[in-house]
Amino acid sequence: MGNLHSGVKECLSSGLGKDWFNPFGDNLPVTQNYVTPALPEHVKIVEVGPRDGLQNEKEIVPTEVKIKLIELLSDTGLSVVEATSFVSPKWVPQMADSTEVMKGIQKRPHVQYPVLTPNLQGFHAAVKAGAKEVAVFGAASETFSKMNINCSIEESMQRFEKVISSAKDAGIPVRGYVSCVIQCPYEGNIEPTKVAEVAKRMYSMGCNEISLGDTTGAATPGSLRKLLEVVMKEIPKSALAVHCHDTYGQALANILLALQMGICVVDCSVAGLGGCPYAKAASGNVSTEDVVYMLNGLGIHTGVDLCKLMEAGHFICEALKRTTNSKVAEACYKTS
Ligand SMILES: CC(C)(COP(=O)([O-])OP(=O)([O-])OC[C@H]1O[C@@H](n2cnc3c(N)ncnc32)[C@H](O)[C@@H]1OP(=O)([O-])[O-])[C@@H](O)C(=O)NCCC(=O)NCCSC(=O)C[C@@](C)(O)CC(=O)[O-]
Repeated sequence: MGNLHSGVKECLSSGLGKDWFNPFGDNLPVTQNYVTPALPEHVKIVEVGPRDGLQNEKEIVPTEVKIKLIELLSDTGLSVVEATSFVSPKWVPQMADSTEVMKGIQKRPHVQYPVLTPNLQGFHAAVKAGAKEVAVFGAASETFSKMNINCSIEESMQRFEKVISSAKDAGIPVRGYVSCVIQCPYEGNIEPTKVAEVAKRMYSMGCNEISLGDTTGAATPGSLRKLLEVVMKEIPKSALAVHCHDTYGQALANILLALQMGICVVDCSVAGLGGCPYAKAASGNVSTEDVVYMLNGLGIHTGVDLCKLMEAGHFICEALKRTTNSKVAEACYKTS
């Protein structure tokens, strides 16, 4: 594992730049820690790297590497680490070891480990493996729904209803993802009203949080604002999360916009790993390191130790023989 020298560590943990770390030198101090009034004081980061980040990997990642990654992430101060998905191994072979992963991790008491469950079969397997939180995943595009989960939007809602009802009986909270909130890889642009309709339905069914997935990463702060204005008429902002892929380099700008509009739950993936197997041209999620660095700079609390996070990112990049997609990690490892 590569080493960050102690100066970098100190500076990243506090979020307050040392002089040498400030890319603008002495002329622009970054030591002033202020909170812009419109921004939240605390942001919950939902780390999706072990699931969204790894599901698209061609080579099967060994189960022990997945477990180690989840454990490293659990020790960074993150409160949510999405661990795996209970989906068909024929559809997503990389997630075939979901039971072993769930059973293998040394769970930390302060961390939640939600898993994806597209149907009752997945839900029951997840509960058996020890899952205490699950997520259902739908889409605002008919074609994507068919490609991703092999059913129409309407059929998916019927499946989710069953999962949510069983989860309620078991006292298990359910998150709801809506994919293609801006653009579908097959249908093109998606109307915000369609997204709001699907999101509202999932929220009304009992999902406690709705994560809006910019699956292709095509959103800009302009299009995201329009979307959020429509969706927020149907769902309280406190129940919304943003899930930004970074295909067009817009993710951080989009997240900042979402925070300014009152959202305080952000999904991201360590080292910017990932992508969806059914959105081929899309790149990974925004990297957790870059999001935490930005939030540190804004004086927004996340509870995440950026150095430990970068070490987790370094671990998985080495395991995958891959360079990081995190600009922050790249800069820090270059300068250390
Ligand atoms: C939904 C299904 C299962 C329907 O798949 P299906 O083939 O329509 O299901 P089925 O009910 O007809 O069953 C067919 C076979 O699948 C099995 N099966 C059925 N269900 C399960 C299950 N839960 N776990 C394990 N096996 C399952 C079942 O046992 C049977 O096995 P067989 O008898 O042929 O041997 C399938 O389409 C699937 O697994 N899709 C997963 C797709 C996926 O994981 N996509 C990536 C995650 S979504 C995402 O990344 C987007 C997100 C969330 O990040 C947000 C964003 O960025 O947009």
